[in-house]
Amino acid sequence: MWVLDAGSLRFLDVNTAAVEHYGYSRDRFLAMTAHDIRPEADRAELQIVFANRTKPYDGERIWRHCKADGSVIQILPYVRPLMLRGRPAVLAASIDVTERQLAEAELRRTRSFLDTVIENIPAMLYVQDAVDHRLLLVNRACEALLGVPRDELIGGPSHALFQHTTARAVLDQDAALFRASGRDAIVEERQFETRGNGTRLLHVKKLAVSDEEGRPQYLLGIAEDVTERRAVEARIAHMAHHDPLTDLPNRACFRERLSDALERQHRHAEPAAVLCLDLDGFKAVNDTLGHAAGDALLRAVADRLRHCVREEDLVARFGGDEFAILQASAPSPEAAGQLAARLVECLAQPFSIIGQKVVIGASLGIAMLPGDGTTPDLLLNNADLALYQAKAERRGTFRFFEPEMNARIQARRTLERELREALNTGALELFYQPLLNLRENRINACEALLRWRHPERGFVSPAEFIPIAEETGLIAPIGEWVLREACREAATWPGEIKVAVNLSPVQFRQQSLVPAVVSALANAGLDPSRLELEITESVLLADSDANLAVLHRLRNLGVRIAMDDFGTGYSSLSYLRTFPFDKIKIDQSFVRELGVNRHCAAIVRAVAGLGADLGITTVAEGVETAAQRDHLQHEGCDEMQGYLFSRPLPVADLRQLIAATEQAARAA
Ligand SMILES: Nc1nc2c(ncn2[C@@H]2O[C@@H]3COP(=O)(O)O[C@H]4[C@@H](O)[C@H](n5cnc6c(=O)[nH]c(N)nc65)O[C@@H]4COP(=O)(O)O[C@H]3[C@H]2O)c(=O)[nH]1
Repeated sequence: MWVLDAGSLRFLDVNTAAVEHYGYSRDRFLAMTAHDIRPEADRAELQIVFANRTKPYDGERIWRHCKADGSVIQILPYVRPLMLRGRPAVLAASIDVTERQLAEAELRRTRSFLDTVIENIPAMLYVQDAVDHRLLLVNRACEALLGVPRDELIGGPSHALFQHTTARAVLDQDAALFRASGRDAIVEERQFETRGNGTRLLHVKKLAVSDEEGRPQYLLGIAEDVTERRAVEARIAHMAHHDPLTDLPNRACFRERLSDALERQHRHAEPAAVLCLDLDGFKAVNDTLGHAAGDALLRAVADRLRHCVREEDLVARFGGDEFAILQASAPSPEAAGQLAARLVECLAQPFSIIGQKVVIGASLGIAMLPGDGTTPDLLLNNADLALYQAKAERRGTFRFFEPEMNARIQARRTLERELREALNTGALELFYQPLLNLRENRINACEALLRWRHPERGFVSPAEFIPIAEETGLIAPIGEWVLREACREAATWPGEIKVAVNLSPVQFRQQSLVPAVVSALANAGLDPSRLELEITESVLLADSDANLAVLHRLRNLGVRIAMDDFGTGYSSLSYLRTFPFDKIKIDQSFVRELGVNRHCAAIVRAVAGLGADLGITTVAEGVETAAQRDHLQHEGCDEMQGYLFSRPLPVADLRQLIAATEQAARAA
């Protein structure tokens, strides 16, 4: 406390408390004015305040004072005018409020920090009164999401934001929260009609806040807009269970539904069927028309399948051209068979794909619940085995699973795997069987015959493994290998000896056949006229127009085309009109019966005559006896092939035989 001269503001007197608090000695005080204890910047203002002040001045504002040690304190002054020794003076009492000011500033900072946090929290945060449900606080996210300004929200009951029935439910829920106060928070997801953002899905967490006596005070809510997140999650879940190309359920989804069906079957004895379906001829569409067409075809197949089944059934795509159907209610195998027949029929109808007419087919395997398996995997496996069987027998058909299929098909699958390995490990070999010119006793050609040296079973007959290679598509790489190898070997033989190579009808479906022949000849440096390609009439039976075109392209290369197994088919003769064959190979079944069955002798005579008239070389296959040879020679057959002259031989033995035969022919 001090007394100042009202004019000069000089200290006229100070009390001990002021001396102690400020650190100036009494004398120092009395040598100073009120300006001197203020920071420079505040002095002008002091002048103005005092110049105008006549009334008492009670703590209207806070001033800064400097202590003797240089520190600045904040004070609240109480000022009274008085007369001292006849001069106007002021009595001033100052209260140091520095600490309080600091505390308040801290409080303000904390509050502003919290406000900033609440405002910027990326979730809706609101507080409502526990009793009348009026909103007391909402943050910016609330305003933005609800599309309602804060002024409209504050003071209004929170449930008014919901539609009537929802509002009732929300009120009941809040009441329940307060009854259970302090123990549980409510967490829920609720759809909310907003004014500005349409329907949103909110994830809400509500907490009850009570006073010290446990009386409900506030309800604190934090809500998050999970609309997009849930939509993305739903999309991901859909993708995890569906095939992206056809949008059909995928294998994982099918297995789950099959599991449910097994469960239902177990509880209520509801029979069902699993049908595995493979498309026939899909690969050819992909190879010839391209992948876009393949994709379009798969989508069209999916649509047809959807239309063929009932609503409670499930159609799935497992990948590639593999589909599966869960027939939810198949009261008997007949019902499953009827569905399978319907599916085969439906997929056999032509498709129109990128402006082209496309014909494919389908094969199916069926497993019944629960007889054919009590787990999804077993059922699928068994339906697959039945499918495998259906495809092996005849495409465009269906088969029911039978327990014996297991062993049979497993053995076949093992063979398939081993054949694949054989191709890669060099376990395939070519033997050659000579075709002897009956007039000159010289070797005209040698037929390349595949041999598989199996590590456990010894030689496996081509009659056993060629059909497997054809079914699995392995015939393509095997066939190309045979062509390369045979041409390479033939190039080492004396110039006039030809090599004959068997072609499977399946190779004709591959675009690569003609280029493979061209490259085999080029690599070996073999003249095309030294290569004979043997085909059976099945090549002309299936897809004859396309295959005929390939045959013509091959013949135009200069390669010779021979018809194998002549006489065993339905219309061998008519094929001679269809294509200008260079050679006819009379099937060994006719040769075997020469001298026994006069019909066979007549047929051999007719074919030999026909060949001579048409300028086509004739060969008799399977000649085992001298009598057969003589007979054939007599009938005018050009060549013979058979054990009588030579069995199929490994390369080295064949080379020796060629050398010996050439020598003998020259000597004769
Ligand atoms: N009983 C008897 N049989 C004789 C006689 N002379 C030859 N054979 C056999 O008759 C078959 C003639 O071949 P194919 O009719 O073209 O019939 C061939 C051919 O269709 C197929 N094949 C063999 N190699 C290939 C190949 O590289 N590619 C294709 N696509 N098929 C092949 O496998 C079939 C069977 O071949 P292989 O078991 O080598 O059987 C050969 C041969 O060993 C004989 O005097 N008596």
